[in-house]
Amino acid sequence: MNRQKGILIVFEGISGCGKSKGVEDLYRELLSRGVKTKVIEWNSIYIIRKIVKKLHSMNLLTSWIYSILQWISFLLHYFVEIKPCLGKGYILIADRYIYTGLTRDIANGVKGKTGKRVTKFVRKPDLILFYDIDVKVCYERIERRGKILFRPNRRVQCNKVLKTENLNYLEEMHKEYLNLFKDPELVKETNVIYIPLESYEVTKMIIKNSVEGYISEKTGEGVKVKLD
Ligand SMILES: Cc1cn([C@H]2C[C@H](O)[C@@H](COP(=O)(O)OP(=O)(O)O)O2)c(=O)[nH]c1=O
Repeated sequence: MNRQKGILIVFEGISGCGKSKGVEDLYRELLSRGVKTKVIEWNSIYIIRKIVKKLHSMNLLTSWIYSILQWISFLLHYFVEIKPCLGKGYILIADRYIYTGLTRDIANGVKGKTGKRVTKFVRKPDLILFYDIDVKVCYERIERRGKILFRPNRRVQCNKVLKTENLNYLEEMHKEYLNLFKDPELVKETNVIYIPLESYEVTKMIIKNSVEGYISEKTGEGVKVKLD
């Protein structure tokens, strides 16, 4: 068990797997129970997002530049918000964390060590809720939602190619997540909960039971988490 202050609960998984919904439900529930809680999002530093957008529009955003920028953005966020909040005893719910950067780097063909170095010294999550869901289901949801998958350094000519490329990209990310969470070194101070493709009710049940169990184990106080 992680004995450090605060509790860091991380939601991970490819786009369209349902993280945002899980994050929102858990946040609302903890808040309504008077728990000091906050949601944090990956890549939330505005200025870095602007730089990425600008470079992308100028066709200058290589996978390597994107990788460096995403880790700078993460570190800024880490020191400005994540670390201080945990120090104050908050329960932080993270919509993506370092594992997103690590899997993205691999899927984008970046072999640098930046991600690994960052991983070594930042706070490990108490719990990782990983959505282990069929990639095609996620892809269909993304299409329905109408949100384009963002990828650096990619020029795709027609829809058919785009679809196959995006599906392959998501497959690659999902595969890398599975590899990461099998690495004993990486997950030795944390608990990985796999969320399978089930009904929404079952997903909520898994989140509720794992979060409730962990909080009471760590704090010695029962926090009843009701997600409905
Ligand atoms: C959880 C869930 C989401 N969705 C839809 C809602 C969203 O438009 C889309 C993606 O969900 P979302 O929670 O936004 O996923 P993520 O944050 O991982 O990208 O899928 C379903 O159709 N069924 C589900 O069971």
